[in-house]
Amino acid sequence: MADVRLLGITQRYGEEVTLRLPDLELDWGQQVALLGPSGSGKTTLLHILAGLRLPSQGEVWVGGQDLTQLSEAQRDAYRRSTVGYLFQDFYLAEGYSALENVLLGLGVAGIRGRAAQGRAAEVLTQLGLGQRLGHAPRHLSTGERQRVALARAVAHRPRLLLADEPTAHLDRARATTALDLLTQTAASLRALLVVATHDPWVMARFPQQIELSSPPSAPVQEEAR
Ligand SMILES: Nc1ncnc2c1ncn2[C@@H]1O[C@H](COP(=O)(O)OP(=O)(O)OP(=O)(O)O)[C@@H](O)[C@H]1O
Repeated sequence: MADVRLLGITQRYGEEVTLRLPDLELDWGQQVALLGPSGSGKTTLLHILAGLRLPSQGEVWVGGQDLTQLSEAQRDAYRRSTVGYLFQDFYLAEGYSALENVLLGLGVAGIRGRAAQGRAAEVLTQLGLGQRLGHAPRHLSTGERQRVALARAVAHRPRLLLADEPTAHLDRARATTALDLLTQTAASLRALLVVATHDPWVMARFPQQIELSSPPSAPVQEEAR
């Protein structure tokens, strides 16, 4: 049986939006692009896989447990131990250095003290930021900030690595580097990597793709008289 399965998922947002997501079967170690136009539900699907959101209906099986049947505390524990999430806007803590940002992430996963210090410095160094450990995010380039966010997402060695539009803020050269880092890091962790994108160029780099259909049409606005 597949390591990760989505079955019969729908997500309602208020009265207006009902998303029906395709059934999926994925395994640890797979790398897939998640495609679809704006509003088709890519971020929603990533949030459901991450345990950040419960679907309105359906089952979300990850490694033998159905996330929809877990308590909130159990889902928190799942997220901390199993999930690495690379947000589109990075969400780095501004008052903290690159190293401290990664330490904060490790702390959430329950890894603290000397072990955490060593792990954080090691991952940042592997990602080419060995000379930037003490820098605050505002003193880093966009590509460097993204690498700090990636280090924070992977330092606790998650099995499930989710990235939302990871190249949105980068030019082609930096986007190439970012995707290389993401895919190599996922491979070294034997993690399932799911990358949401609407960029055909990113999509073309992944042999496996999941395509979401167009979003429900927007309600027709009545013309003002
Ligand atoms: N918190 C929310 N409240 C109401 N509607 C929401 C909410 N989050 C998402 N939606 C709606 O659900 C649909 C899917 O949104 P989602 O962000 O998952 O799509 P997406 O494919 O990631 O879009 P994009 O490529 O623009 O980021 C959209 O119609 C969106 O407006």
